Amino acid sequence: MTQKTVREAALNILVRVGESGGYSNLLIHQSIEKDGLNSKDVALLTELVYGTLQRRDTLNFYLSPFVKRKVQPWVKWLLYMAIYQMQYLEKIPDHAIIHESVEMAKKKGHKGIGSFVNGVLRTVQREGLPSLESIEDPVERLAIETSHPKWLVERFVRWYGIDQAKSMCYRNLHTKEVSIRVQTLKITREEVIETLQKDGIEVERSKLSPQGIIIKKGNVFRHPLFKDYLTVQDESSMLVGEMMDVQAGMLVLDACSAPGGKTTHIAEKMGNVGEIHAYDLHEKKTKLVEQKAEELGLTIVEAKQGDSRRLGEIYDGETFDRILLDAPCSGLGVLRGKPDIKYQKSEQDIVNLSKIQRELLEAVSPLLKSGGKMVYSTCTVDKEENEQLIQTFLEDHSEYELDKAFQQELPEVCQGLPGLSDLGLQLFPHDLNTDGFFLTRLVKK
Ligand SMILES: C[S@@+](CC[C@H](N)C(=O)[O-])C[C@H]1O[C@@H](n2cnc3c(N)ncnc32)[C@H](O)[C@@H]1O
Repeated sequence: MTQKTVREAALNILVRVGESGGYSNLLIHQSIEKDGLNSKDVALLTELVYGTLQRRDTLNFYLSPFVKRKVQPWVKWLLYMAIYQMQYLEKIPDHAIIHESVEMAKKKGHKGIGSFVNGVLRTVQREGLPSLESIEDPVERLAIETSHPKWLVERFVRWYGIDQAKSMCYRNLHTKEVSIRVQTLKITREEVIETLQKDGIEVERSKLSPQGIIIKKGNVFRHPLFKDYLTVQDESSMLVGEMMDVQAGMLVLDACSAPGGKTTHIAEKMGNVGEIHAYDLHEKKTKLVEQKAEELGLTIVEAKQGDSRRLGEIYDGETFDRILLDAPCSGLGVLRGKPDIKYQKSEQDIVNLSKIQRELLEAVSPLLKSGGKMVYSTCTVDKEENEQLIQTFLEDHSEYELDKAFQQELPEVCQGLPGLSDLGLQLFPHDLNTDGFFLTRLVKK
């Protein structure tokens, strides 16, 4: 594929995500499959889509003084993509960006739109972009310069103060490294590291999980070890498996399990001995859990479709030694990989989700055996879905308390982090370069 058609593919994805709520990661994946892109094209497509989406509001701020009339959505995204390249990608000269944008405008629209795009971009080139310093309100400036909705930045500032909010918003603009978990019942982490390094992939050992590896350079997805030995998983999610405190032979409930990243980790930690009842609301998704367990050779996972808010109808009281509630959440900790989330979520979504999270907690908590442990986790950084939820749950449930061993058992790199409190660990993306993630462990008296 030539660079020009990569740009056309990028523009199509941007319009679909930006205007009809499509998911960037899925659309990029589809485009890679359909158009058979080589690795250079994939890198450019990913850069253009993620870069432009991540900076949407900043690009809009930059562009506004130059576009006085209403334009069609695709023209707007074409201009965003052009400004993104001019401002943030040093390797591509401005004249080439302008030329290609004009050609695309002519092809997708007509000559007149081509002239319009040419006019706007040449004026930008001549006059320069407006300064973000002109925005006086610091919260509004942070929102625009890091392209987060203002309500979200206000929330971050309210929860964590302006400095943490700033660090988080800036970190959200940058991609993160891929990390993988090794199925250590089949192969050791050291063996995997040796093989990957021999094949030219640069790696680092995770400090959050003895099964984790961070890929510093190279493509692990096409490596022969990938399918049967490795699972792509953020290190923060690996920490959940580590903190489940499971042993072989236990009966474990994973209440929200798909696509099965944590279920399979827990099965590995149990030495594939015992039983894991892995539920998910969606039948299609439970198939993913089954498939992942099968690929990794883990036979103790029983994937089941069901609404975990109704598990009381299936199980008779205190049944499980361990429960994981990796709850559906707003996903505000994974904005680096899924920038669409920051534009699509609203404050009301957080309220609705915290209600569901509470219902799930209420439903599964009676199913834990006395002395058993329950881990609650989310990939978000909102207190309403995390600390506040746990606090009110504990106030209403005197049979539960925080597991005092939780803090001591956390890996050394987590000790002293700003998000570590009596209610659990809130990891920020800028702490250890993981997803923003919350986890805590409760024990039933
Ligand atoms: C954060 S994801 C789980 C990720 C999974 N634990 C992993 O590590 O791969 C939350 C999951 O909860 C499921 N879910 C949402 N509401 C549910 C409910 N009421 N009962 C069961 N599963 C639910 C969603 O379909 C989604 O797959």
